[in-house]
Amino acid sequence: MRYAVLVTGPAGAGKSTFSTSFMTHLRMSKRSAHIVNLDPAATGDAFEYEPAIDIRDLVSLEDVMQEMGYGPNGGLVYCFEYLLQNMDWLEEELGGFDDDYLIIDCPGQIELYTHHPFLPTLVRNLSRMGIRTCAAYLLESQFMEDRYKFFSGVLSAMSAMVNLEIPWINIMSKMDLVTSNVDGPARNGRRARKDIARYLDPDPMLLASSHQREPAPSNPRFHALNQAIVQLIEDHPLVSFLPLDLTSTDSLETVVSHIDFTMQYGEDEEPKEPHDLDEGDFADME
Ligand SMILES: Nc1nc2c(ncn2[C@@H]2O[C@H](COP(=O)(O)OP(=O)(O)OP(=O)(O)O)[C@@H](O)[C@H]2O)c(=O)[nH]1
Ligand SMILES: [Mg+2]
Repeated sequence: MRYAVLVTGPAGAGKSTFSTSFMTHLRMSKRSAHIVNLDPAATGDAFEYEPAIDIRDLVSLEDVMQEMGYGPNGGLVYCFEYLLQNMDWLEEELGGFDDDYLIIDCPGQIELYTHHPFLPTLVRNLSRMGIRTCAAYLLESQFMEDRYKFFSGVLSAMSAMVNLEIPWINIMSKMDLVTSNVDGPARNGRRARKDIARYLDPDPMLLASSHQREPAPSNPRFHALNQAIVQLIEDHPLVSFLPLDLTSTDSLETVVSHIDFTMQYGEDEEPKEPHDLDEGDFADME
């Protein structure tokens, strides 16, 4: 069985850093893992490890900009279109990996997650190849410093989720940067922790409430929009975040085991039919 984790999320969310730590962690647990770089704009020294598969071997943003005269955004769109037309290249590259765990480091262009056909097509191809796939969507902890920014992050995570019909987990990255200044002054550590919980499991009332320092936005249409978003999140609580603090092995381990669980990793290894079990087997169990 082959597995792939799409590491997704907006620009600078920590996708490449997490991919590297994730791979190191799996290798230390004696699991074979590889990084696939799907970011055509990644710069040469972006990776601590050489990616096993690298889209830049097929097409790189730098070349596209130089040779085709595109700007950075048009250039990226061109790169994704090019990969879509050359999926056989990716299939061939992936063909070499058996029984492996692939960590696919995706680019940070938000358009890619909201309306471009690139990721849905990639996911279809992976599943056709029999690769079990899930996605991790990273949002960085700085989003928690501003309620409005945070909910725009929640909405983009939701929009990305409904676009990709695969198991999915959301991660609040860079938790090491979280001090007590989560949207508003914390009077003490307890208050801060309680506030963080309201973000990890988004409490729509954060948007509706006006207990904050800043004056409530005066535009009534803004208020109505917020009410609608509050209702949407209350009715469809699709998004909650697992905190990720890369300075803590425990935290990384927890995230990895959630990903394993989401993908049902290992479920197919040495399957045991119920009729194979007899009392001797139970005696061996711990
Ligand atoms: N404090 C802290 N900084 C981090 C962490 N993860 C990443 N960073 C920093 O955040 C910046 C972006 O990290 P990347 O891993 O390149 O993020 P990315 O999502 O791959 O970025 P793009 O590929 O450009 O979208 C870098 O300066 C990292 O050093 C983290 O867990 N804690
Ligand atoms: Mg990156």
